[in-house]
Amino acid sequence: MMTPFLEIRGIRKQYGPVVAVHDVNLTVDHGEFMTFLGPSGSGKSTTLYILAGFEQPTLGDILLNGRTILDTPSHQRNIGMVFQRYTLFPHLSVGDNIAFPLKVRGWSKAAITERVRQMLSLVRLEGFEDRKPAAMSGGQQQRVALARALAYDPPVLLMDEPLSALDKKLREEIQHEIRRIHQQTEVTILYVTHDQEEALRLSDRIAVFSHGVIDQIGTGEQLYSDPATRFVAEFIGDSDFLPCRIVEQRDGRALIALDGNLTVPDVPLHGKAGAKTDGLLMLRPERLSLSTERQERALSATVEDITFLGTHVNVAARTPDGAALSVRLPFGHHAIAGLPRGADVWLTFEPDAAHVFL
Ligand SMILES: Nc1ncnc2c1ncn2[C@@H]1O[C@H](COP(=O)(O)OP(=O)(O)OP(=O)(O)O)[C@@H](O)[C@H]1O
Repeated sequence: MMTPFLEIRGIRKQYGPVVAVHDVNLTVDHGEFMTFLGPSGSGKSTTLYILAGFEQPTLGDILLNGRTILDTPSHQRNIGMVFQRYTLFPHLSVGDNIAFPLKVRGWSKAAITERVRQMLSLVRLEGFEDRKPAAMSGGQQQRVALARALAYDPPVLLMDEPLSALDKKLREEIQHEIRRIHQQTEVTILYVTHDQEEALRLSDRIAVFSHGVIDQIGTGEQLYSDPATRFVAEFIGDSDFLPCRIVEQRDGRALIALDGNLTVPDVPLHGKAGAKTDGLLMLRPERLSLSTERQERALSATVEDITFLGTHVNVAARTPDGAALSVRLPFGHHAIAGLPRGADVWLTFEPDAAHVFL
Protein backbone atom coordinates (compact mmCIF):
# COMPACT_ATOMS: atom_id res chain seq x y z
CA MET A 1 0.00 0.00 0.00
CA MET A 2 1.23 3.48 -0.77
CA THR A 3 2.20 5.66 2.17
CA PRO A 4 -0.38 8.42 2.56
CA PHE A 5 0.94 11.96 2.22
CA LEU A 6 -0.55 13.07 5.52
CA GLU A 7 -2.08 10.78 8.09
CA ILE A 8 -3.90 11.71 11.28
CA ARG A 9 -3.98 8.53 13.29
CA GLY A 10 -6.16 8.02 16.38
CA ILE A 11 -5.81 11.55 17.69
CA ARG A 12 -7.29 12.29 21.11
CA LYS A 13 -6.94 15.53 23.05
CA GLN A 14 -8.03 15.95 26.60
CA TYR A 15 -7.86 19.09 28.74
CA GLY A 16 -8.38 17.78 32.26
CA PRO A 17 -11.87 16.30 32.21
CA VAL A 18 -12.75 17.93 28.86
CA VAL A 19 -12.28 15.71 25.82
CA ALA A 20 -11.89 18.16 22.91
CA VAL A 21 -11.05 15.47 20.34
CA HIS A 22 -12.04 11.83 20.90
CA ASP A 23 -10.58 9.78 18.10
CA VAL A 24 -9.81 11.45 14.79
CA ASN A 25 -8.50 9.40 11.86
CA LEU A 26 -7.92 10.83 8.42
CA THR A 27 -5.58 10.56 5.45
CA VAL A 28 -5.01 13.45 3.07
CA ASP A 29 -3.56 13.17 -0.42
CA HIS A 30 -0.79 15.37 -1.73
CA GLY A 31 -2.27 18.52 -3.24
CA GLU A 32 -5.71 17.85 -1.80
CA PHE A 33 -8.01 20.54 -0.40
CA MET A 34 -9.49 19.02 2.76
CA THR A 35 -11.96 20.92 4.89
CA PHE A 36 -12.87 20.30 8.52
CA LEU A 37 -16.53 21.28 8.77
CA GLY A 38 -18.56 21.23 11.96
CA PRO A 39 -20.28 23.34 14.58
CA SER A 40 -18.48 25.33 17.24
CA GLY A 41 -16.84 23.09 19.82
CA SER A 42 -16.69 19.98 17.61
CA GLY A 43 -12.89 19.73 17.75
CA LYS A 44 -11.86 21.14 14.36
CA SER A 45 -9.46 23.80 15.62
CA THR A 46 -7.93 21.54 18.23
CA THR A 47 -7.10 19.00 15.51
CA LEU A 48 -5.59 21.75 13.38
CA TYR A 49 -3.52 23.09 16.30
CA ILE A 50 -2.14 19.61 16.87
CA LEU A 51 -1.11 19.52 13.20
CA ALA A 52 0.47 22.95 13.57
CA GLY A 53 2.36 21.85 16.66
CA PHE A 54 0.72 24.33 19.03
CA GLU A 55 -0.72 21.44 21.02
CA GLN A 56 0.42 17.89 21.69
CA PRO A 57 -2.21 15.14 21.44
CA THR A 58 -3.03 13.01 24.47
CA LEU A 59 -3.00 9.96 22.19
CA GLY A 60 -2.35 9.27 18.52
CA ASP A 61 0.13 10.28 15.86
CA ILE A 62 0.51 12.60 12.86
CA LEU A 63 2.56 11.30 9.96
CA LEU A 64 3.83 13.31 7.01
CA ASN A 65 5.16 11.07 4.22
CA GLY A 66 5.10 8.19 6.66
CA ARG A 67 7.12 9.91 9.41
CA THR A 68 5.81 11.27 12.68
CA ILE A 69 6.00 15.03 13.04
CA LEU A 70 4.99 15.14 16.69
CA ASP A 71 8.59 15.48 17.91
CA THR A 72 9.32 18.32 15.46
CA PRO A 73 8.76 21.76 17.00
CA SER A 74 6.08 23.90 15.37
CA HIS A 75 8.47 26.32 13.61
CA GLN A 76 10.41 23.44 12.04
CA ARG A 77 7.41 21.60 10.63
CA ASN A 78 7.37 23.63 7.41
CA ILE A 79 3.63 24.06 7.68
CA GLY A 80 2.12 27.37 6.59
CA MET A 81 -0.72 28.88 8.60
CA VAL A 82 -3.40 31.50 8.09
CA PHE A 83 -5.80 32.23 10.90
CA GLN A 84 -9.02 34.12 11.43
CA ARG A 85 -7.65 37.44 12.56
CA TYR A 86 -4.98 38.93 10.41
CA THR A 87 -1.78 38.03 12.08
CA LEU A 88 0.42 40.35 10.07
CA PHE A 89 3.17 42.28 11.84
CA PRO A 90 1.64 45.78 12.02
CA HIS A 91 4.96 47.63 12.09
CA LEU A 92 6.28 45.90 8.96
CA SER A 93 5.32 46.78 5.39
CA VAL A 94 3.51 44.21 3.22
CA GLY A 95 6.79 43.34 1.49
CA ASP A 96 8.61 42.84 4.80
CA ASN A 97 5.76 40.73 6.15
CA ILE A 98 6.02 38.37 3.18
CA ALA A 99 9.84 38.42 3.40
CA PHE A 100 9.85 37.52 7.09
CA PRO A 101 9.67 33.70 6.85
CA LEU A 102 12.29 33.82 4.08
CA LYS A 103 14.72 35.88 6.19
CA VAL A 104 14.25 33.42 9.05
CA ARG A 105 15.21 30.65 6.62
CA GLY A 106 18.34 32.51 5.52
CA TRP A 107 17.35 33.30 1.92
CA SER A 108 19.58 35.75 0.03
CA LYS A 109 18.41 39.31 -0.49
CA ALA A 110 17.99 38.87 -4.23
CA ALA A 111 16.02 35.64 -3.83
CA ILE A 112 13.77 37.31 -1.27
CA THR A 113 13.06 40.30 -3.53
CA GLU A 114 12.14 38.00 -6.39
CA ARG A 115 9.97 35.78 -4.22
CA VAL A 116 8.09 38.72 -2.67
CA ARG A 117 7.35 39.97 -6.17
CA GLN A 118 6.03 36.52 -7.20
CA MET A 119 3.86 36.21 -4.12
CA LEU A 120 2.35 39.67 -4.54
CA SER A 121 1.46 38.74 -8.08
CA LEU A 122 -0.03 35.39 -6.93
CA VAL A 123 -2.42 37.17 -4.55
CA ARG A 124 -2.94 40.04 -7.00
CA LEU A 125 -1.48 42.77 -4.81
CA GLU A 126 1.23 44.10 -7.09
CA GLY A 127 2.24 47.60 -6.02
CA PHE A 128 1.26 47.16 -2.36
CA GLU A 129 4.75 46.26 -1.23
CA ASP A 130 5.41 49.39 0.85
CA ARG A 131 1.97 49.68 2.45
CA LYS A 132 1.48 49.04 6.13
CA PRO A 133 -1.25 46.48 6.99
CA ALA A 134 -3.33 49.13 8.77
CA ALA A 135 -3.74 50.98 5.48
CA MET A 136 -5.37 48.00 3.78
CA SER A 137 -8.82 46.40 3.82
CA GLY A 138 -9.50 43.20 5.73
CA GLY A 139 -9.58 41.19 2.53
CA GLN A 140 -6.29 42.63 1.33
CA GLN A 141 -4.68 41.88 4.68
CA GLN A 142 -5.91 38.30 4.50
CA ARG A 143 -4.36 37.97 1.03
CA VAL A 144 -1.04 39.23 2.41
CA ALA A 145 -1.32 36.64 5.19
CA LEU A 146 -1.86 34.01 2.50
CA ALA A 147 1.14 35.25 0.51
CA ARG A 148 3.31 35.16 3.63
CA ALA A 149 2.17 31.65 4.53
CA LEU A 150 2.91 30.36 1.03
CA ALA A 151 6.17 32.28 0.45
CA TYR A 152 8.58 29.52 1.46
CA ASP A 153 6.58 26.91 -0.44
CA PRO A 154 5.38 24.79 2.46
CA PRO A 155 3.96 21.41 1.46
CA VAL A 156 1.00 21.91 3.80
CA LEU A 157 -1.09 25.00 4.54
CA LEU A 158 -3.45 25.18 7.51
CA MET A 159 -6.27 27.71 7.50
CA ASP A 160 -8.55 28.26 10.50
CA GLU A 161 -11.68 30.26 9.59
CA PRO A 162 -9.51 32.71 7.64
CA LEU A 163 -12.46 34.56 6.13
CA SER A 164 -14.93 34.73 8.98
CA ALA A 165 -14.17 38.37 9.79
CA LEU A 166 -15.04 39.47 6.24
CA ASP A 167 -18.40 40.38 4.74
CA LYS A 168 -20.15 37.97 2.36
CA LYS A 169 -19.08 39.54 -0.92
CA LEU A 170 -15.44 39.86 0.05
CA ARG A 171 -15.49 36.34 1.48
CA GLU A 172 -16.67 34.96 -1.84
CA GLU A 173 -14.05 36.92 -3.73
CA ILE A 174 -11.26 35.54 -1.58
CA GLN A 175 -12.69 32.01 -1.69
CA HIS A 176 -12.30 32.33 -5.42
CA GLU A 177 -8.68 33.50 -4.99
CA ILE A 178 -7.92 30.64 -2.61
CA ARG A 179 -9.25 28.12 -5.13
CA ARG A 180 -7.17 29.65 -7.89
CA ILE A 181 -4.03 29.67 -5.74
CA HIS A 182 -4.65 26.07 -4.71
CA GLN A 183 -4.89 25.08 -8.36
CA GLN A 184 -1.75 27.04 -9.29
CA THR A 185 0.42 25.67 -6.49
CA GLU A 186 0.78 22.08 -5.33
CA VAL A 187 0.07 22.93 -1.72
CA THR A 188 -2.05 20.58 0.36
CA ILE A 189 -4.64 22.60 2.28
CA LEU A 190 -6.42 21.78 5.52
CA TYR A 191 -9.14 24.33 6.06
CA VAL A 192 -11.42 24.82 9.07
CA THR A 193 -14.88 26.32 8.73
CA HIS A 194 -18.37 26.01 10.21
CA ASP A 195 -19.91 27.32 6.96
CA GLN A 196 -21.19 24.50 4.72
CA GLU A 197 -21.40 26.72 1.66
CA GLU A 198 -17.75 27.70 2.03
CA ALA A 199 -16.78 24.05 2.52
CA LEU A 200 -18.69 22.96 -0.59
CA ARG A 201 -17.25 25.75 -2.67
CA LEU A 202 -13.61 25.14 -1.79
CA SER A 203 -12.97 21.53 -0.96
CA ASP A 204 -11.98 18.37 -2.74
CA ARG A 205 -13.20 16.46 0.31
CA ILE A 206 -14.88 17.46 3.55
CA ALA A 207 -14.52 15.86 6.99
CA VAL A 208 -17.65 16.53 9.03
CA PHE A 209 -16.80 16.93 12.73
CA SER A 210 -19.28 16.30 15.52
CA HIS A 211 -18.44 16.06 19.23
CA GLY A 212 -14.75 15.37 18.75
CA VAL A 213 -15.03 12.71 16.05
CA ILE A 214 -15.38 12.73 12.27
CA ASP A 215 -18.88 11.52 11.32
CA GLN A 216 -18.12 11.20 7.62
CA ILE A 217 -15.45 12.07 5.06
CA GLY A 218 -16.31 12.59 1.41
CA THR A 219 -16.80 14.95 -1.49
CA GLY A 220 -19.62 17.46 -1.13
CA GLU A 221 -21.73 15.36 -3.53
CA GLN A 222 -21.17 12.20 -1.50
CA LEU A 223 -22.10 13.87 1.78
CA TYR A 224 -25.21 15.39 0.25
CA SER A 225 -26.48 12.33 -1.59
CA ASP A 226 -25.45 9.67 0.91
CA PRO A 227 -25.15 11.12 4.41
CA ALA A 228 -23.92 8.52 6.89
CA THR A 229 -25.60 10.06 9.92
CA ARG A 230 -28.51 12.32 10.72
CA PHE A 231 -26.01 14.96 11.80
CA VAL A 232 -24.35 15.01 8.36
CA ALA A 233 -27.76 15.07 6.68
CA GLU A 234 -28.68 18.16 8.68
CA PHE A 235 -25.34 19.87 8.24
CA ILE A 236 -25.00 19.50 4.44
CA GLY A 237 -27.99 20.84 2.53
CA ASP A 238 -31.49 21.35 3.88
CA SER A 239 -33.54 18.53 5.30
CA ASP A 240 -36.76 17.75 7.14
CA PHE A 241 -37.50 14.67 9.21
CA LEU A 242 -40.63 12.58 9.67
CA PRO A 243 -41.05 9.77 12.18
CA CYS A 244 -41.48 6.41 10.47
CA ARG A 245 -41.63 2.69 11.21
CA ILE A 246 -39.31 0.12 9.66
CA VAL A 247 -41.50 -2.69 8.34
CA GLU A 248 -38.73 -4.69 6.69
CA GLN A 249 -35.05 -4.18 6.12
CA ARG A 250 -32.49 -5.82 3.91
CA ASP A 251 -29.05 -4.87 2.53
CA GLY A 252 -29.13 -1.29 3.72
CA ARG A 253 -32.64 -0.63 2.37
CA ALA A 254 -35.94 -0.53 4.20
CA LEU A 255 -39.65 -0.75 3.58
CA ILE A 256 -41.05 1.98 5.77
CA ALA A 257 -44.48 2.99 6.97
CA LEU A 258 -45.48 6.58 7.56
CA ASP A 259 -48.52 8.04 9.26
CA GLY A 260 -51.57 8.01 7.04
CA ASN A 261 -51.01 4.40 5.91
CA LEU A 262 -48.35 5.33 3.43
CA THR A 263 -45.63 2.76 2.83
CA VAL A 264 -42.47 3.38 0.83
CA PRO A 265 -40.23 0.51 -0.32
CA ASP A 266 -36.49 0.53 -0.89
CA VAL A 267 -35.43 3.60 1.07
CA PRO A 268 -31.69 3.77 1.93
CA LEU A 269 -31.26 2.93 5.62
CA HIS A 270 -28.48 4.27 7.86
CA GLY A 271 -27.52 3.26 11.34
CA LYS A 272 -27.31 0.03 13.25
CA ALA A 273 -30.29 -2.05 12.32
CA GLY A 274 -31.57 -4.61 14.78
CA ALA A 275 -34.71 -4.88 16.79
CA LYS A 276 -35.31 -1.16 16.48
CA THR A 277 -38.32 -0.28 14.38
CA ASP A 278 -38.65 3.45 14.89
CA GLY A 279 -36.75 5.64 12.49
CA LEU A 280 -36.62 9.10 11.03
CA LEU A 281 -37.23 9.67 7.36
CA MET A 282 -35.14 12.48 5.90
CA LEU A 283 -36.51 14.44 2.96
CA ARG A 284 -34.83 17.24 1.05
CA PRO A 285 -36.99 20.23 0.00
CA GLU A 286 -35.64 20.17 -3.56
CA ARG A 287 -36.34 16.45 -3.99
CA LEU A 288 -40.08 16.65 -3.21
CA SER A 289 -42.75 17.05 -5.88
CA LEU A 290 -45.92 18.95 -5.11
CA SER A 291 -49.34 18.50 -6.62
CA THR A 292 -52.70 20.06 -5.84
CA GLU A 293 -54.40 16.90 -7.06
CA ARG A 294 -54.71 13.81 -4.93
CA GLN A 295 -51.88 11.37 -5.66
CA GLU A 296 -51.30 7.71 -4.89
CA ARG A 297 -48.43 7.04 -2.50
CA ALA A 298 -48.19 10.66 -1.45
CA LEU A 299 -47.91 12.56 1.80
CA SER A 300 -50.80 14.90 2.34
CA ALA A 301 -50.04 18.33 3.72
CA THR A 302 -51.43 21.82 4.06
CA VAL A 303 -49.67 24.89 2.72
CA GLU A 304 -48.67 27.31 5.49
CA ASP A 305 -46.53 29.80 3.67
CA ILE A 306 -44.96 30.50 0.29
CA THR A 307 -41.73 32.46 0.08
CA PHE A 308 -40.12 33.85 -3.03
CA LEU A 309 -36.34 33.34 -2.87
CA GLY A 310 -35.12 34.59 -6.25
CA THR A 311 -34.40 31.56 -8.42
CA HIS A 312 -36.79 29.37 -6.46
CA VAL A 313 -39.85 29.38 -4.27
CA ASN A 314 -40.13 27.73 -0.88
CA VAL A 315 -43.44 26.19 0.14
CA ALA A 316 -43.76 25.56 3.87
CA ALA A 317 -46.28 22.78 4.46
CA ARG A 318 -47.48 20.75 7.43
CA THR A 319 -48.69 17.16 7.58
CA PRO A 320 -51.92 16.27 9.43
CA ASP A 321 -49.70 15.01 12.29
CA GLY A 322 -48.07 18.39 12.63
CA ALA A 323 -44.68 17.71 10.99
CA ALA A 324 -43.21 20.62 9.01
CA LEU A 325 -41.98 19.94 5.47
CA SER A 326 -40.45 22.39 3.01
CA VAL A 327 -40.74 22.02 -0.73
CA ARG A 328 -38.45 23.96 -3.06
CA LEU A 329 -39.67 24.58 -6.57
CA PRO A 330 -38.20 26.60 -9.42
CA PHE A 331 -39.61 30.10 -9.72
CA GLY A 332 -42.68 30.09 -11.96
CA HIS A 333 -43.42 26.35 -11.46
CA HIS A 334 -47.00 25.59 -12.56
CA ALA A 335 -47.88 23.79 -9.31
CA ILE A 336 -47.67 26.98 -7.31
CA ALA A 337 -49.44 29.37 -9.66
CA GLY A 338 -52.24 30.85 -7.58
CA LEU A 339 -51.68 28.39 -4.74
CA PRO A 340 -53.20 29.92 -1.59
CA ARG A 341 -52.18 29.41 2.01
CA GLY A 342 -54.27 26.68 3.58
CA ALA A 343 -54.48 24.67 0.33
CA ASP A 344 -54.27 20.90 0.54
CA VAL A 345 -51.37 19.45 -1.42
CA TRP A 346 -49.84 16.03 -2.06
CA LEU A 347 -46.13 15.49 -1.85
CA THR A 348 -44.27 12.66 -3.55
CA PHE A 349 -40.64 11.61 -3.65
CA GLU A 350 -38.40 8.95 -5.14
CA PRO A 351 -37.22 6.41 -2.53
CA ASP A 352 -33.62 7.13 -3.50
CA ALA A 353 -34.07 10.80 -2.66
CA ALA A 354 -35.00 9.87 0.91
CA HIS A 355 -32.98 8.33 3.73
CA VAL A 356 -33.98 6.61 6.94
CA PHE A 357 -31.91 7.06 10.08
CA LEU A 358 -32.25 4.79 13.08
N1 LIG B 1 -7.39 24.86 26.18
C1 LIG B 1 -8.56 24.27 26.39
N2 LIG B 1 -8.94 23.93 27.63
C2 LIG B 1 -10.13 23.32 27.87
N3 LIG B 1 -11.01 23.02 26.88
C3 LIG B 1 -10.70 23.34 25.63
C4 LIG B 1 -9.46 23.98 25.30
N4 LIG B 1 -9.42 24.16 23.94
C5 LIG B 1 -10.58 23.66 23.49
N5 LIG B 1 -11.35 23.17 24.48
C6 LIG B 1 -12.69 22.55 24.33
O1 LIG B 1 -12.62 21.52 23.39
C7 LIG B 1 -13.76 21.48 22.55
C8 LIG B 1 -13.36 21.57 21.09
O2 LIG B 1 -12.85 22.88 20.81
P1 LIG B 1 -12.36 23.35 19.37
O3 LIG B 1 -11.90 24.75 19.47
O4 LIG B 1 -11.43 22.35 18.81
O5 LIG B 1 -13.71 23.29 18.55
P2 LIG B 1 -14.02 23.92 17.14
O6 LIG B 1 -14.81 22.89 16.44
O7 LIG B 1 -12.80 24.40 16.47
O8 LIG B 1 -14.94 25.14 17.51
P3 LIG B 1 -14.78 26.70 17.10
O9 LIG B 1 -15.27 26.77 15.71
O10 LIG B 1 -15.70 27.36 18.08
O11 LIG B 1 -13.35 27.03 17.29
C9 LIG B 1 -14.65 22.62 23.02
O12 LIG B 1 -15.63 22.08 23.87
C10 LIG B 1 -13.69 23.53 23.76
O13 LIG B 1 -14.38 24.23 24.78
